[in-house]
Amino acid sequence: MAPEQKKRARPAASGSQPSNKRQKIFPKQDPAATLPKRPVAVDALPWNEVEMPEMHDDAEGFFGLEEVEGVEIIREGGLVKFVTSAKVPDADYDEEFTGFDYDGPGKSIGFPKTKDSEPIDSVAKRGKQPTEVLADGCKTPHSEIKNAGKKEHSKKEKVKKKAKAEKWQEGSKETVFNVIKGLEEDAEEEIDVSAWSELDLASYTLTALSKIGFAKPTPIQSEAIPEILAGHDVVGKASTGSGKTLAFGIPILEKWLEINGELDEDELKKPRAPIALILSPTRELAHQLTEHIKALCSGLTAPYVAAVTGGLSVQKQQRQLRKADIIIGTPGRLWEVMSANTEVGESFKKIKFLVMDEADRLLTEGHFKEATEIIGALDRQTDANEDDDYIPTRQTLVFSATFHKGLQQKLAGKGKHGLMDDGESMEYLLKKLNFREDKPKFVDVNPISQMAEGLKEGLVECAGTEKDLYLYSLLLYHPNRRTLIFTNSIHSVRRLTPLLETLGLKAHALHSQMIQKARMRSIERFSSPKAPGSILVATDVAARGLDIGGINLVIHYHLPRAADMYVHRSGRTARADAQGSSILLCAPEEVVGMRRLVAKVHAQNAITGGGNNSKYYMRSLDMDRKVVQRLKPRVTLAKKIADSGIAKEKKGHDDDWIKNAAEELGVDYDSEEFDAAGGGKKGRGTGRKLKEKEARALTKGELGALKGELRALLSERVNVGVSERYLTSGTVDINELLKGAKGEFLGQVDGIGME
Ligand SMILES: Nc1ncnc2c1ncn2[C@@H]1O[C@H](COP(=O)(O)OP(=O)(O)OP(=O)(O)O)[C@@H](O)[C@H]1O
Repeated sequence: MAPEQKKRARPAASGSQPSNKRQKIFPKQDPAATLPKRPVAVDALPWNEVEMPEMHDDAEGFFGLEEVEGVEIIREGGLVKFVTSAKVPDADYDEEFTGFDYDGPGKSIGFPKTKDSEPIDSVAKRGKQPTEVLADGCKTPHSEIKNAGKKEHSKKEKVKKKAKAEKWQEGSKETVFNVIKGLEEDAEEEIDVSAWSELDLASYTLTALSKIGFAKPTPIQSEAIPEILAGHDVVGKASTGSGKTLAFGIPILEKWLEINGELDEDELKKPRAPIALILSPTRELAHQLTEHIKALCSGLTAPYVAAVTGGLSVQKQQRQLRKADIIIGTPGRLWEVMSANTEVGESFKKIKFLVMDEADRLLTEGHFKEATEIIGALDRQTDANEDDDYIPTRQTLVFSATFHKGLQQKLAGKGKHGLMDDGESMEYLLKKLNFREDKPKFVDVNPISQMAEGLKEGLVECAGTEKDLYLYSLLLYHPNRRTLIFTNSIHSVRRLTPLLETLGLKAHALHSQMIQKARMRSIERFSSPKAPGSILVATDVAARGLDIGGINLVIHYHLPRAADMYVHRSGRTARADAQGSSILLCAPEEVVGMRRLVAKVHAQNAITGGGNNSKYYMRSLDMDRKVVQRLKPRVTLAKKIADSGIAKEKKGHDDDWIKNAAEELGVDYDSEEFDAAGGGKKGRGTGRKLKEKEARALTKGELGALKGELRALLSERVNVGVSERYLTSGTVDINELLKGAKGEFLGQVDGIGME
C-alpha cells in the first residue's frame, strides 16, 4: 500500500515574520477575563494542575498540586469565600478532561472538581469531603471551614513547593527542560527562521521555532522531516546531540495541526485518539522528550503531551492517556498501562506515528520483550486487519545515533551482509516493526563518524589500582568543568561519589537503584548554572539521550562494555555545536577491549579518511606522573575516610537486615557475637570483609585526625612545573591498529588540552 500522500501547502514564512496560514491557532486562554468580582464555588475555579516533570513523581507531596490565578480568599466568620473576576469554566465539565486528579482524602493538595449537579452524598461516597452550600452558592468542604489554620499551612506548603519546582527549572537553564519557560519569557525575541522555509512547515511551527531560538534545521532535521511529512517510514541516524528529537517531533506537530488545526476550543476539549506513541529506553529521557515536544507546542492549548514512565499510579496514567495526543513512555510502564485497559489499547491502534527513540537500545536487552508486545498489540488482528497482508496505517520512525551494523545494513537495504551475532533477532525485529512500506527511508547524516564533531577523545593509561588517583588528577587538571563520570557498576558510583566529596569536589550520584527523588536532586544539582564545576558519577543510566547543558568533560572510569555505549556516553558532551572532551581511564587489562572499541567506533573513519585530515582519532594522554604521585597522599587519606563512612553505613544496613531476620525467627541477635562466629571462616569476599571491618574500626578520634591531615594537604598547592606538564611523543594510529599492527598502543602523547 502506498503511503498516504497529502498535498502540503508551501511555507508562508520567510524572514522573521512567519505569516499565518491554514490553521486556526488557539492561544492559551487568559484566566483573568473581565467580569465583575463575585464569589465562585471552589470547585468551579479554573484550577491548573501544576505540571511536574515526570522525574518528580515520587517527590513527596507534589501529587495533585494545583494553582489558580486572580482569586482572592475572603474569610467571613468561619466561612471562606473565593472571589474572582475571572471567567470560570462551565461547572458541568468533564472531570477527566481537566486533568484534575483526586486520590482520596488527604492525598490531594488541590481541590476536587465536582459536577454542580452531582449530589453531595455521591461525592462523599467517592471519598471526597462533604461540602457545605453557602448562601452565595459557594460549596466549601467542611474541613476548609473547620481547619482554616491548616489550610493556611498547606497554602504555605504549596508556595514552598512551587518555588522549589521553579528553582529546579531555573537550575537547568541550558537544558531542554527549560525551553518552555524560555519560550514564555523571551516571547519578544523572535529570530529569523527563513532557513526552515524549505521544509514547508506550518506558520505556528515556524513561530515556535523562532521563539525557541532555532534559526535553522540541523542536518538530520533537514533530511528526515521532508521524508516523514511525505508519509514515509524513516530510520534516522545522526550523531549524539544533533537534534533528532525535533526531527520526529516537528512532523508529529505538523500532522496534529493538519488534523486538528481547524477545531475550536470546545471541540479541542473533547477526547480524541492519540496521534503519536514515542518509546524511550529510560525514564529520564522520556521526561526530557516530553518537555522538548511540549516546548514546541507551548503556544497552543493542545496537543496534550503525556509521559508514561512509572512513579505515578497506573490509574492516573490511564486517565491522562484518555486525553493525550502525544504519548511518550518507557516500554515497561506503557505496556502495563496498555494491557490493563482495552480502551487505551484500542485508541493506540489509531496512532499516526510510532517512534522508537534510541531504537537499538529499545530493541535489545531488557526492553525488547515489552517493545515487541506493544507493537504486537498495535497490530493485533481486528476485523479490519484480519488478512495476513495487513499493513498498518501508521508511520514508523526509528532513531538513534548508533545502530547495530547488521541492522543498519539491513535497513539501508545494502546487499546480503553477514549478520552479526544476534542477526536473527534483528531480522525478527524488522518484521516486528511492521513498517508500512517495503523499505523504510534510511537517513544517515553521519555515515563516517558516529561521534559529535566538536568532541575530542583521549585516553589515560594507568594501573587499575590507581584509577582513583588518576581520576582525581584529571579532575584537578580540569577545574570548574561540568564533568560526567561513567562507571560500569552501581557499587563504583556509591564508592566514588563520597571519595570525591571527601576530596572537596562537588560530586553527585546517579544510578538506577536510587529513589526517583534522589535521582532528580542529583540531576538538578549537577545541571545548576550556579555550580559549573559540578560532577555527576553515574552508571549507564545516564548514557543515552540526556541533554544537560554545559557538560565539558566525560570521563569513562571503566571501559564501556560495548562500543555503542562509548558513543552515547561521550555524546553527553559536545552537543549541538558545542565542544567537549571524552577521556577514557584505561587499565592494562582493558587495553585489548579498548583497541577493539576504538577500531569499531572509528573504523569507517580510518578506511575512508573520513574527511578528517588527522588519522588519529583517540589520543593517548600521558599525564605528568610526578604531579600525579604528588596527589597520592590526598587520595589515600580520602579513601580511608570515605571507606570508613561507607563501611559504617553498610554495617548499619546489614545489622538492620539481620536483626529483622532474627526477629522473624524469634532469636536474639548480637552483632559482635555474630561477627566473632563468622570471623574465622575463610571464603570468597573475606578480604573485602576484613577491609570493611578495619574501615569501621576507625574511632571518632582517629577519623578526626585523618580529616585534619587531609584538610592540611588539600590546602597545599601542588607543583605542576610547566616543563613537566605534558610529555609528548606518539599517537594512536587507527590505520595501523586496524591492520593489526603490534607496536606500542599506549604512548606518551600530546594531550587533548589539559590546563
Ligand atoms: N535546529 C536546532 N538548532 C539549534 N539547536 C537545536 C536544534 N534542534 C535541536 N537543538 C538542540 O540540540 C540539543 C540536542 O538535541 P537532541 O536532544 O534532540 O539531540 P539527539 O540527537 O536526540 O541526541 P542523543 O542522540 O544524545 O539523544 C538540544 O538541546 C536541542 O534543544
